[in-house]
Amino acid sequence: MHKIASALTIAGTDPTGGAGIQADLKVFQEREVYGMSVITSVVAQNTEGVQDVQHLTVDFIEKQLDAVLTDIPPQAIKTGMIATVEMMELIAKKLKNSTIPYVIDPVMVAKSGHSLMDKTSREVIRQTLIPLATVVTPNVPEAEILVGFDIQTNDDAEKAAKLIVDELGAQAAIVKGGHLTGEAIDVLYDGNELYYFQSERFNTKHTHGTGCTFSAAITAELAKGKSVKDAVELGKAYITKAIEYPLELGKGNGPTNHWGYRLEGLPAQKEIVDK
Ligand SMILES: Nc1ncnc2c1ncn2[C@@H]1O[C@H](COP(=O)(O)OP(=O)(O)O)[C@@H](O)[C@H]1O
Ligand SMILES: Cc1ncc(COP(=O)(O)OP(=O)(O)O)c(N)n1
Repeated sequence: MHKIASALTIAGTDPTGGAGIQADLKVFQEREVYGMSVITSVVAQNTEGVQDVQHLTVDFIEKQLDAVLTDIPPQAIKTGMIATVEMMELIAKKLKNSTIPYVIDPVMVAKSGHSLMDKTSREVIRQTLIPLATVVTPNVPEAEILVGFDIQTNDDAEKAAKLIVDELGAQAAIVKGGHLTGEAIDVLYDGNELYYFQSERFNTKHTHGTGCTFSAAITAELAKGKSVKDAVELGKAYITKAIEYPLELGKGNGPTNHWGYRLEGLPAQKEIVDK
């Protein structure tokens, strides 16, 4: 029998496949975990932006969650677009006593500028979901909303990551540097140590879904039993290659390339090959 770890994404959709549930499932498949999904909102969007959003009812989201959790319990869970307070409260209720590693990508605004989380929910996520997180993966604008101060330097990112852990109660936080300038540096704090994950910044407009791809890759590695630090290291390698080798799809900001890493491998795979 073939044994495989499973991972669950709870998020919104992207019919062009670059972000949200569709991107997450592609990552899970690529990283060899069995992917499952619970849809929160159906989003009409493409590489040019978000055209419209329809939220599913909390009752129906609960039915989807129960269908998965009572049948195939995942080894890791991630949440992406959780737009309303009621959705957050439901997920908090379901995950409150869980020991399953839980990654929060606190999706608030798409790069096109369209809001994917209502204003009240931005406050409520701090109290309901963040304290349950194994790791939170905000970009700079999201981290600024969570911590309440501007982030312009790596020192600011360190302070933000520490505050999300020490004061908001997450086990770990990684503040992503995609929205800053210079090298693409992400700062992880795991409650004990600070770690920097650094790559060249590629001059490309094809960055739609980078946050979804990165957090899904971290989730996949946690599902396989990796530590947060190792999962982030592999996730960073995966997203870096996904940006470095763009697919050039769409009229706007195109999606990431889920086969990019196959061209050079990820760190752990390189080690295996070297041996
Ligand atoms: N142009 C780029 N070149 C290299 N890495 C990038 C680039 N843009 C974003 N990244 C990386 O992609 C990941 C996602 O970051 P970011 O784009 O900030 O997230 P989000 O999609 O949530 O805004 C991070 O690891 C970040 O450092
Ligand atoms: C359904 C859905 N979820 C999340 C996002 C935002 O994705 P992200 O990875 O932050 O990338 P951008 O879309 O902001 O480029 C989304 N667009 N849709």
